[in-house]
Amino acid sequence: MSVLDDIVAGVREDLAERQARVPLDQLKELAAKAPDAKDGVAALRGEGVRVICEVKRSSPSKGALAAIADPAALAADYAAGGAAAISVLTEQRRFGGSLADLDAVRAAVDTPLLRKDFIVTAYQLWEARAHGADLALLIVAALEQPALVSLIERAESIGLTPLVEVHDEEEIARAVDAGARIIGVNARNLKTLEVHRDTFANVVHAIPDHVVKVAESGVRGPHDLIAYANEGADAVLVGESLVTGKDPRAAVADLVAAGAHPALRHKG
Ligand SMILES: O=C(O)c1ccccc1NCC(=O)[C@H](O)[C@H](O)COP(=O)(O)O
Repeated sequence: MSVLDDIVAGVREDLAERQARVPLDQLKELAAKAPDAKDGVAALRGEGVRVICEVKRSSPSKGALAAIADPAALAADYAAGGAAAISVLTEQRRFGGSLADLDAVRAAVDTPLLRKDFIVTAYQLWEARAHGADLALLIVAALEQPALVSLIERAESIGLTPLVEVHDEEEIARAVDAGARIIGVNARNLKTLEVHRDTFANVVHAIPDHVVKVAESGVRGPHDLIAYANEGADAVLVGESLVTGKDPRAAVADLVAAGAHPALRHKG
C-alpha cells in the first residue's frame, strides 16, 4: 500500500466515526452560521508572490516537527508577518492536526484559511466550511476523476475555493478538465516522500494562464520563494521551515518581503 493509500485509509476510518457522531444536517447548520467564506483566488493572486503558511505538527516524512501547543498564537504570528492565507492540517494520525485547530485558528485571525486534509467526501467539505475554512485541499492522486469533478463543484457551491494538488502533467490535465481555478504543484512525491524542487518548473507550462499557480513544499527561505516566483508561481505553501524556525513571524515577513521585491513586479 502506498503512503497516500495508507493515509487515506486512516482518514476514512476517522471520518466514519465523525459521521456517526455529527450528522450532515448539523454540519450544514453550523456552516450557515460560519463567517462568509473569503475568495481564495483573490487571496492568492495579485502583485508579488503570496505566502501560505502552514500549521504543521508532524509529517509522515519527518515525524514530529513542532509541538505547537497554541495553534492560534502561531497563526497570529503568521498573520502579523503578512501571510496571504494559513493552511491548517486537520489530519490527526500522521500530521497531529484536528478540526479543533481549525476552530482555534479561525477564532484568532481574519486571514483566509485552507483546510489541509485528505478530502474524499462532500461531508469533509461541509466540515471545512462549518469550522470556518475558506479553501479546501483536493489531491488529484487521491481521487478518481468523477469524484474530483463532483468535489470541486460541491466546494464551489458552498463557498469554498478548492486548491487542487498535482504532481505531474497528467494530474494537471485532470485538474484543469475538472474546473480547478487554483492548482498547487507539490514538490513532495507522495510515493517516495522525497522533495524535488524542480517539479514545479518541469510542469508549470501545462497550467493555463487563468489558473492560480501555487508551489508547494520545500521552501526553506526567501531564495526558494524567489526561484519558484521566477518559474511562474503566484504563491508558495510553506510548512516545515516555519514551524521548526525560532521566529515564525520574522520568517514569514522575510518571505513576504522577498515576494514583493521589485524584480518580481512583472507578477500580478
Ligand atoms: O509532509 C509530508 O511528509 C507529507 C507526506 C505525505 C503527504 C503530504 C505531506 N505533506 C503535506 C504537504 O504538502 C506539505 O505539508 C506542504 O506542502 C508544506 O511543505 P513543507 O514546507 O515542505 O513542510
